[in-house]
Amino acid sequence: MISPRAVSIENVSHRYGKRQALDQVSLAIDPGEIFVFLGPNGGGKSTLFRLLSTLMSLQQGEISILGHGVRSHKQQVRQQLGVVFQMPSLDKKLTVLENIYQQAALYGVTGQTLHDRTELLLSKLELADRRHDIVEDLSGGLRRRVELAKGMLHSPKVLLLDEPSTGLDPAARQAMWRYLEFLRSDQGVTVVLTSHLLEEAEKADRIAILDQGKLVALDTPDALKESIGGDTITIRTRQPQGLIERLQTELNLAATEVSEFVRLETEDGPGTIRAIMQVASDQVDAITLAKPSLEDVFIHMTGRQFTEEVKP
Ligand SMILES: Nc1ncnc2c1ncn2[C@@H]1O[C@H](COP(=O)(O)OP(=O)(O)OP(=O)(O)O)[C@@H](O)[C@H]1O
Repeated sequence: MISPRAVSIENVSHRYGKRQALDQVSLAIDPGEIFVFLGPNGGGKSTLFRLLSTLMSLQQGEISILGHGVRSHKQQVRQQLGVVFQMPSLDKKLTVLENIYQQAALYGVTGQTLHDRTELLLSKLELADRRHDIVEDLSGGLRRRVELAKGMLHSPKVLLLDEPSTGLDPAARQAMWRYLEFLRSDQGVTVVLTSHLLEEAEKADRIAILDQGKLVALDTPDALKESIGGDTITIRTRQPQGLIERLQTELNLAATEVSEFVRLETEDGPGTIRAIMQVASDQVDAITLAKPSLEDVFIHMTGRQFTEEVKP
């Protein structure tokens, strides 16, 4: 028997009134992958997250988690899923352990199983000596770890995390990623997270880029960067459109304006820079050469910078 995909999303669309938040999104995630939904604000990540976590009903399309459809088998789906929402779900007046026990009661985890899982989670998340601390006395990073412990308590096969790095300092972020990698390698957990941080997406096995509700790219970070190939040249100039026309007519180079910079992709970065400087040095204030980044992938796919506001 072929084992089911961890997550399967088929032709999912979602509207809030007239606003199309997701538009015909289809993709599948394999068991044991660390998968990031990357996108700028408003891209549709949270909407997809709410649909995956069964918090919101599907309007159009199908989603299944380990072979269970979210429409028809909501309970089975919820048993397979651990969910860590952006909004804190902890009771701040209770201790770490009391918060974990609340979750245990919700999922019916008791006795020796509860004891063993709690100890493993506290130790792996480096919370063992914090178990009796009141949550409101903990730092943001420690609280997020308690959220993770709650989400993993019923040993879900798929862990969903909505923007888990928000508000964490770099050390706390690294600790969280160590734990996610442990979950994947030690327990085969599929980890699916949303992020608007390009550097975070670099750590994923695969990335889906969502922009204005559409899936614009889907692959490993390296393959995405290689797909646009060669080098990226960025030019600071006072006359972007004038320079773009000149590069086209004199060098047959196709450049675009992105956030007041002129940008182009080329196979031969140093050679292209020499050619540009020979014909248009008077219009160039600064010129830089770089290997493509995920930001370049986004620009390549959408014509906009990752951080640029989308006009409604
Ligand atoms: N409850 C809602 N009612 C109306 N429009 C909504 C609602 N939630 C989201 N939207 C709109 O749907 C689109 C997708 O939003 P969504 O929150 O899914 O994006 P996102 O990628 O998660 O962005 P962010 O990082 O800002 O949360 C946006 O245009 C947003 O304004």
